[in-house]
Amino acid sequence: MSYKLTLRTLTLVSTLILALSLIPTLRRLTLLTHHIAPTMTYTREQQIALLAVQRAAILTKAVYKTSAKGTLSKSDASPVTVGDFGAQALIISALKHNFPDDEIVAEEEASDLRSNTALRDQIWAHVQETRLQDEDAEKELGGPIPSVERMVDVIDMGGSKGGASGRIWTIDPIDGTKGFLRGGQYAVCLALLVDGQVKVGVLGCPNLPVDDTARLEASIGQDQTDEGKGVLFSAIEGQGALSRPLTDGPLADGKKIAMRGVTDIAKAIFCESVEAGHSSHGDQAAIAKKLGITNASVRMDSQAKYGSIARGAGDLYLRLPVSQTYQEKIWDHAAGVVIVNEAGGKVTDVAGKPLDFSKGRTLADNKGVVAAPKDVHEQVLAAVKDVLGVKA
Ligand SMILES: Nc1ncnc2c1ncn2[C@@H]1O[C@H](COP(=O)(O)OS(=O)(=O)O)[C@@H](OP(=O)(O)O)[C@H]1O
Ligand SMILES: [Mg+2]
Ligand SMILES: [Mg+2]
Ligand SMILES: [Mg+2]
Repeated sequence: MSYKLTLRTLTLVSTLILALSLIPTLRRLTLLTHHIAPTMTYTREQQIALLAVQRAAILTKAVYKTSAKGTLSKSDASPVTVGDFGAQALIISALKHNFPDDEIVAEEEASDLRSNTALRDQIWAHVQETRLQDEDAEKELGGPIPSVERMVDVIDMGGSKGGASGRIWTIDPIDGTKGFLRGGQYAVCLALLVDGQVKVGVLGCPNLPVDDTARLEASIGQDQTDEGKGVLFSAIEGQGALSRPLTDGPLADGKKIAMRGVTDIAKAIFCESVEAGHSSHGDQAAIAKKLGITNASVRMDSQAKYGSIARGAGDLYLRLPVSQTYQEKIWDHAAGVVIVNEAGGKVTDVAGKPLDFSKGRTLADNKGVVAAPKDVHEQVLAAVKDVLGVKA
């Protein structure tokens, strides 16, 4: 009896000692898994985002070819079209199918469509018609939206207030709507933020050359043929930036892109908005002059500017504030910033702060944008501060 008791006590004590000795190993293991978590690959998110942007871009091209683009003027006097609403519906539907718990910050909302049923039906006709040729890919996106009512509800699912925590997608269904209407540059934009950091970005640019080596050309409108045009840019944080042709068929493999090495800043090509109301052409010209740049600026609409400098077709993108009160929207920059960063660039505001996507639907803590290859960013920023008189 006492022998048995002693044996049991001994077993208990040795188990306890063993358990205690394992604690440091377990702690190390927990720390290790903690370290592994942030290096998530986001490959699936990128794949869905590429397909969703591809499908939405197909819709926008079809809308461009119709004479009735259903343009409305929003409360800030900016335009929105059948293309913007339709692209937003298709992208949100794909995201909800694949990532139902994620939040969405999208540019458009559907209140006008609840009263304007003619416009609603025009959008519905395009949304119903738009399918990826690749049936498996179409299935991956959840297939068609089942009814017009559901389409209107889906458009309204992009009202998240954004912020610093969790997974938040941000959508600009057509960035550069004015460019789109003119037959100039526009971009279908989608990015994933995790805890306020951009992890994945995709830009679909139907009117940019497929050829990554084509020199940047001003493209404010007209003369459009689809020949040789259409590019999809993408990036995952820490994994580089890619481009591939934007077609109606299966996705091609992505090719790595990189910014051009600028050895002489005076030879840099810089691009800016078409609309003088969106960024100050005067200040931008003064900065270019300070840097000794004699090439004329290349004016183009939308985040096609970020994609173009990321693949070295241009070098600098300056967006200098015209108003003290305007706050840049996160959907106008998120995808472009991760693509430029991953291609070897650096993007800050005019004070040199990184763009902070954790502040809600707008970049409330930033003013303007200075995007340049890493090596020359400091030099460009110094000229920006000089011209604007921003304190270092
Ligand atoms: N006042 C002001 N200041 C700065 N930015 C503004 C302003 N007003 C609008 N917007 C946003 O500009 C987006 C268009 O992008 P760009 O300026 O690059 O293109 S453009 O050349 O001016 O068309 C445009 O995006 P879309 O509405 O998606 O086209 C707007 O979100
Ligand atoms: Mg708009
Ligand atoms: Mg926009
Ligand atoms: Mg837009």
